[in-house]
Amino acid sequence: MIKLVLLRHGESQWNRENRFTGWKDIDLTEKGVGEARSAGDLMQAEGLTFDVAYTSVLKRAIRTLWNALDRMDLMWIPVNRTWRLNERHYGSLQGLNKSETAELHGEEQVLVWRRSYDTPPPALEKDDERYPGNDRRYASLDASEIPVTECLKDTVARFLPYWSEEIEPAIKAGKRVLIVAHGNSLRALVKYLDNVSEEDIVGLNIPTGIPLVYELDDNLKPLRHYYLGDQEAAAKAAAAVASQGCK
Ligand SMILES: Cc1ccc(S(=O)(=O)Nc2cc3c(c(O)c2O)C(=O)c2ccccc2C3=O)cc1
Repeated sequence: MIKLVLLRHGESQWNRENRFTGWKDIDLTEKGVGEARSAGDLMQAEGLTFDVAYTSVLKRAIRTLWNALDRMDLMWIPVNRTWRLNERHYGSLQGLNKSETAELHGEEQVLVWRRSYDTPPPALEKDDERYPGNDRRYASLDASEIPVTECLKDTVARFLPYWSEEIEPAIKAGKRVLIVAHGNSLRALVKYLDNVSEEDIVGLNIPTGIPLVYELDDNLKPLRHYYLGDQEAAAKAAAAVASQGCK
């Protein structure tokens, strides 16, 4: 049996302000750093260890990984950073809070987006300072790969090639893998692993800072999955995230 561990980054400053973050490189709050350290302690207590880690190119996920690995004395293992594990891009909603979003687009439209798998928010103009095309960390991407907005379907589509070409082969080669990423990029993986429907995946919320362990067979088919630590806390955290949405 193979164990794959997923971890959603701890609270960020814009999570606390309830803003759409997307590809904006916002850092963790002190609380978020604490969540990352606690996650490391939980994985250590569970007797987990890793040969390689995967994360995004956004510091809230990278710093979560650093803190968790530090608590396990594993800061020395190889880390692969990829834009394909970035959070979903929220287009022109990036930076808006809940009231600004409703004011600009109306509650009806918010409800449509909230429930939709394939309806993207309004796109950024390429001269918008939020357009990622001018950021050095995306210099190796084709222009066509740089998002101006994403629906969840887009996020799934740009993550899965990395899973198939990089992560899956590492697991099949016997590497013990930790993935630290974002609400929607982890949704993309969970959707694939558990064959979750498009209707159901928009309602699935992964809590921050609580390790999610997948037990897989040799064909990487899930046998079961569970959160580490206090099950009640995990259920409460998942419900709390559900009310905030994945950002
Ligand atoms: C910043 C913010 C705006 C709206 C809310 S909400 O209370 O209305 N809940 C909410 C809202 C959304 C979403 C959500 O999950 C949610 O709980 C979305 O997933 C979403 C995806 C793409 C575009 C827009 C949305 C979206 O507005 C929470 C936080």
